[in-house]
Amino acid sequence: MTCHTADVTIIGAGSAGLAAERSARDAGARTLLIDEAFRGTLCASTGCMPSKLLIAAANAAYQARNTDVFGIIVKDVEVDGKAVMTRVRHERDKFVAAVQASFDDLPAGTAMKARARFTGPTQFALDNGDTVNSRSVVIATGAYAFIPEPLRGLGSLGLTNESIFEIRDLPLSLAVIGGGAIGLEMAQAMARLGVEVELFDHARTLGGARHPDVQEALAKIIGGEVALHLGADVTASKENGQVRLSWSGASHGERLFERILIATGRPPAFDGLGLDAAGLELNDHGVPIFDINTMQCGDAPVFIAGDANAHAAVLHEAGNEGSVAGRNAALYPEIEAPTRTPPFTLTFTDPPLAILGDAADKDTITGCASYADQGRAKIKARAKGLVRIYAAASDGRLIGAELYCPGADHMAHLLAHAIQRGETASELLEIPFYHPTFEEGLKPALRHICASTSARLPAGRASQDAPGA
Ligand SMILES: Cc1cc2nc3c(=O)[nH]c(=O)nc-3n(C[C@H](O)[C@H](O)[C@H](O)COP(=O)(O)OP(=O)(O)OC[C@H]3O[C@@H](n4cnc5c(N)ncnc54)[C@H](O)[C@@H]3O)c2cc1C
Ligand SMILES: NC(=O)c1ccc[n+]([C@@H]2O[C@H](COP(=O)([O-])OP(=O)(O)OC[C@H]3O[C@@H](n4cnc5c(N)ncnc54)[C@H](O)[C@@H]3O)[C@@H](O)[C@H]2O)c1
Repeated sequence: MTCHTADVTIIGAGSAGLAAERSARDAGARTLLIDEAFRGTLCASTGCMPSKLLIAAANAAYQARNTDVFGIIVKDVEVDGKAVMTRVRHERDKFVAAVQASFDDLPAGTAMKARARFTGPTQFALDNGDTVNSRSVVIATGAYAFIPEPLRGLGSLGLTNESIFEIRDLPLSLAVIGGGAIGLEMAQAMARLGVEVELFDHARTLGGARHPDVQEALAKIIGGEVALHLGADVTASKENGQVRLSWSGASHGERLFERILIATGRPPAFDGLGLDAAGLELNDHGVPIFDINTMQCGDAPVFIAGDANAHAAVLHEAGNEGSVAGRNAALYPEIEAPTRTPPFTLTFTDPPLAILGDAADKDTITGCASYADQGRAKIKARAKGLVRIYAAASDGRLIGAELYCPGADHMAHLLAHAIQRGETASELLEIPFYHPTFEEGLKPALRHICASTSARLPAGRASQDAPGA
């Protein structure tokens, strides 16, 4: 048994933990990075990258099947499920290998493969029998795929994000449980790959969209490709190598599916971490109460970053939070509170769904624009969806937006920058808008905000759109 010491100990070598280790080291700390597997981050192995690889294949199939509108006839589009999944894994493994190669760049003695359990505020027992005594700690243990009780016991027929990318071939039918980010992305992708997909959610809303008009568009567009059952409570059992799914609530029924994907949320992974021994104050969900700017848990020398804190389970937040947590753990007790970037989530459906900044309330003006008649969207035969942009009623300052339209993944960045810089609708209208682009479709919404607030239309900019904008 060895007793290790460090200035900053980081538990979890995912995107948050790696960023924390790096920033603590840059701040002069002697670091120890402990992970039970060093799998190469959730993002690369079972998260962002394999899911986007599957979506890329699905969209290729979809586009190949939908060329007739352009006068291009593509006959007999065939999906080779085994080849699709082989490419997903092959490319995914390269992303994982790149992350794993970065572990070699860590200073000698920094990385330790073990499962850690708190034995005191900054002390740990490792499952290899060693112990760790540290000056401060970063918890970056990520999250795990939660399986509700009525969906347990399905063995390999019950998939989660941890197993779906390992299947050798596409199933004939798939029930997707949960209409959040994972459920929406995977349901649409699998449907486009020719799998018969039905999506179930016990809520009546999809994808965390805030406004009923966005919800309605989501249900209509996703529902055009995938059978939707909202407000449905589900139970499942094994039957002759398949899954029998029964549902009740807003609708009821039952059917056999070849596989089921359980995407009902990913709570923080604290199992076996011994949080009790850390002496931290926990919220009702058992998550340490922490400051979202400093990442500090109470006034303890303990910081928490990434999916483990259940605040904003997306990659750029994991990296940013890890960076802040690592630096503050190194500087403790002289900690810093950098300003966070505006909330920003993107769901990679087609069209993509972007939700950013704050929601509308009684003190906001909303500018809306439809993409059903937008020039560039019509050119590309993708004319559907909408944008809603929110601004402070007092001065037209942009505070948030919901976009569910072609190009939303790119345009949301434009809006995020404007919100972050505290710009008004008028200031955003001052930038050049090239014609014909998806970006032009934002202009009616921004002009509406100008007309309804003290934000004036910018001088020297055309107030009418080009034909077909
Ligand atoms: C299917 C899917 C698709 C996604 N797509 C996107 C996307 O397109 N864009 C986006 O921004 N985000 C996406 N996300 C979210 C994003 O991947 C996560 O927010 C991010 O990867 C979380 O990083 P993390 O460091 O918090 O966790 P992880 O990368 O999971 O790291 C946690 C680490 O802690 C280790 N660990 C846990 N407990 C212990 C212990 N007791 N002792 C030692 N080690 C321990 C684990 O082994 C693991 O390596 C997706 C997520 C999923 C599931
Ligand atoms: N593009 C992206 O950035 C991206 C993609 C995938 C995942 N993620 C991240 O991964 C995290 C996990 O994703 P997720 O989709 O699992 O979670 P989620 O919290 O986004 O959605 C879970 C959904 O499951 C439903 N649900 C919960 N229990 C249920 C039950 N018993 N029966 C039926 N429905 C039930 C909920 O109502 C909800 O709609 C998200 O927080 C997200 O940030 C991000």
